[in-house]
Amino acid sequence: MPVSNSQLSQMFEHVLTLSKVTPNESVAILKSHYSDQRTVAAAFDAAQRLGAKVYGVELPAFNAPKAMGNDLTAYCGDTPLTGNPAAQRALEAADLIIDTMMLLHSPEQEQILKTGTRILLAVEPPEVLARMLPSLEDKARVQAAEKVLQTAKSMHITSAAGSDFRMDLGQYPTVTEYGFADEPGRWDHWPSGFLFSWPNEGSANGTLVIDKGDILLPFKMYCRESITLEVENGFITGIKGGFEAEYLRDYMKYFDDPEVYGISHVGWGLQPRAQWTAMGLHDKNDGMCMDARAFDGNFLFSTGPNTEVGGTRKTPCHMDIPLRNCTVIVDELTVVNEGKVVAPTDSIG
Ligand SMILES: O=c1ccc(O)c[nH]1
Ligand SMILES: [Fe+2]
Repeated sequence: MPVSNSQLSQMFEHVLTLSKVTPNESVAILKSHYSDQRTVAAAFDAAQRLGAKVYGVELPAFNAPKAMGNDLTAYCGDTPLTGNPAAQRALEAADLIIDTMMLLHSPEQEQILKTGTRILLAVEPPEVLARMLPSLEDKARVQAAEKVLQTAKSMHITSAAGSDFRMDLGQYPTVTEYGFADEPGRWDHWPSGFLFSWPNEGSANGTLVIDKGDILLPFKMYCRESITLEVENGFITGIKGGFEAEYLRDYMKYFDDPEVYGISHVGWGLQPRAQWTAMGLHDKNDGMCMDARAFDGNFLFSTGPNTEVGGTRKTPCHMDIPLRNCTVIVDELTVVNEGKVVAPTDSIG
């Protein structure tokens, strides 16, 4: 359903208030020609209403020769900010950056966060922003789960479809996403509501079955047949199945980079207002489909880059693959049982 400009601006005021924007702070609106101009206008309006010093940083779009499609997560690493130190300094001067252009999975984002500047990504369509308007309850649920994941030493995923996938944890931090950037140096994404970490290098092993109905991003594809992934020492070594398996193999091979097969962030969804079905109601270019990454009880794994947490894999190909009906066991605790969040109690939506 369409969202009015006035509602969009009010929602930004709510999210910037949760992000602790105060009158003596500066807010930079990062944009490019492909930003949703209504989102840009609402962000400017709301930040001014909160009394902040607001400014815009506009960057010309960057098109990588090998990039395919318009999904902003399809090609990671190089962005319109890459190689533009003056623009980066202008952004580091802000207390909060509202990113309507997508810096995620870039080294520059990490450099900016290290200066204490916080970043809020907002690139989804207004209707999706409205349905998953963040709340302090979202933060509480995600932080309850964070307490479990941040000290975990292992994760084990099983499913009736045949997944049996294990990894060691602890080498990398836990990243939470609850929809607002309220701490210095924090990155967050409105909309969201999930958490993840990365397997210790070389420790992810086993089988992951992408079952019928599971989702392949950025393809925005619901699988009609299952795909079986064999994972050895942190890398996918086999992709078996029917048409979707062939499509996935062909797409990843196109990048001609062995690092695309590395396992990237792994975690689970905690957003009850995100829906598995939502992707089917949107065009592929509407946004990046955060419903798929955040729906309650998914097991979300991904492939490719790990620069976000200081890793060395800056490969551009990033697949986000949320699975339904999995059981996720962190150390000895079952946090998701056959697709249903069961622990910790205060993470249940
Ligand atoms: O919010 C996001 C979006 C994409 C991604 O890869 C991670 N988190
Ligand atoms: Fe991802």
